[in-house]
Amino acid sequence: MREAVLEVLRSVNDPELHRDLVSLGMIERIDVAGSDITVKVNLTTPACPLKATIERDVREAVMSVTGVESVTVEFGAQVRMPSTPPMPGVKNVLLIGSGKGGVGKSSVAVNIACALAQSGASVGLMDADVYGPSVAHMLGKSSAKLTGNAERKMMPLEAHGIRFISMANLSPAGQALVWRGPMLHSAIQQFLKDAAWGELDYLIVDLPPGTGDVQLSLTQSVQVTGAVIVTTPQDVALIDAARAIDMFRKANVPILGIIENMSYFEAPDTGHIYDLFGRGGASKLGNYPVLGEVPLDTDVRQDADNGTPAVISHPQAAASIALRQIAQNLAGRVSVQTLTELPMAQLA
Ligand SMILES: Nc1ncnc2c1ncn2[C@@H]1O[C@H](COP(=O)(O)OP(=O)(O)OP(=O)(O)O)[C@@H](O)[C@H]1O
Repeated sequence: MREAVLEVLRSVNDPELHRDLVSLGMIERIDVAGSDITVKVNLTTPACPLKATIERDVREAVMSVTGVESVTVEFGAQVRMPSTPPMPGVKNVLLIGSGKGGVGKSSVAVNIACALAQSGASVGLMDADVYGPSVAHMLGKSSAKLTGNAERKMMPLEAHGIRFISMANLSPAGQALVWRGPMLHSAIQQFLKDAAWGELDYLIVDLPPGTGDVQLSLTQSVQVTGAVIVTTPQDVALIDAARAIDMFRKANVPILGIIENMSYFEAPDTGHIYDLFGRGGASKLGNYPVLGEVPLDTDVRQDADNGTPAVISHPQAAASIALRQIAQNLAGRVSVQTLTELPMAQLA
């Protein structure tokens, strides 16, 4: 019976990876108790956007085996490593960039990091927006100070289930940083390599807006899995977003997708939807997946100011639902990116 079940599972494809679950090494266990079958599927991310589809397909396939009367599908998850791990213990480095400032890049980065952690992934967030570091404030830790461990490595701070490092926790509040390229480069190196990040499925990097020294430094110092571009739908933001995409393309960094923030506004009193900046603009940026659209929502702003991201304080707000879906779509894209570059043998 076990062999027959394994055989039918060879015909069930991961809908995003377009390969069967057996050759992808995703079938961890098959238990047979008479006519009752339990299949444990090891997903490529705990934030898998297609879990329900996989469960349905596995159930249908196994039920087609003669003699099977019931199927239980269990899930585990293990984020896979790209062929060249970016840093010891860190499986994926994901850059969050934007062309224009103020489009909500940091808000999106913080919420995505928390949403991935809520799904069970281990997540780090590095605030590389050295000129306007807002991550610590958005996580309610602006007055915390970074310390070193016994090996003289910087210890990331912790909040809402994620580890993070921000320049704001090094420099006194309200003071401007006046740094030249080489100093920025060495700060970025320290944040990346002299910090005790530990084991991470995803290290998310909140970049400064634009196409400057920090972006260059990062793409040259570490093997990144890919970049995400945050933009609003209006033309002035899209023009700058296109420049950011071009920069990543030239640096051979794959674009994992585009996030359209402040996409629309739903009036709380009437439910009327206003496309303030021209919803849908992100799709004009070319043939890149749009990971999702986040509405303008006062919860996103207030929760950021209060230090508890919206996906945690207002999980049912429309923006939070969109941000959670975006985090899942991103995790799915990361799995596709890492698995398509791996030969089959490494997948088992
Ligand atoms: N979807 C949203 N709804 C309401 N307010 C938002 C939304 N996204 C971001 N904001 C607010 O917009 C402002 C700018 O956001 P944020 O700091 O995240 O942008 P940014 O792109 O990281 O800016 P910069 O790159 O200049 O640092 C903040 O006050 C934030 O709370």
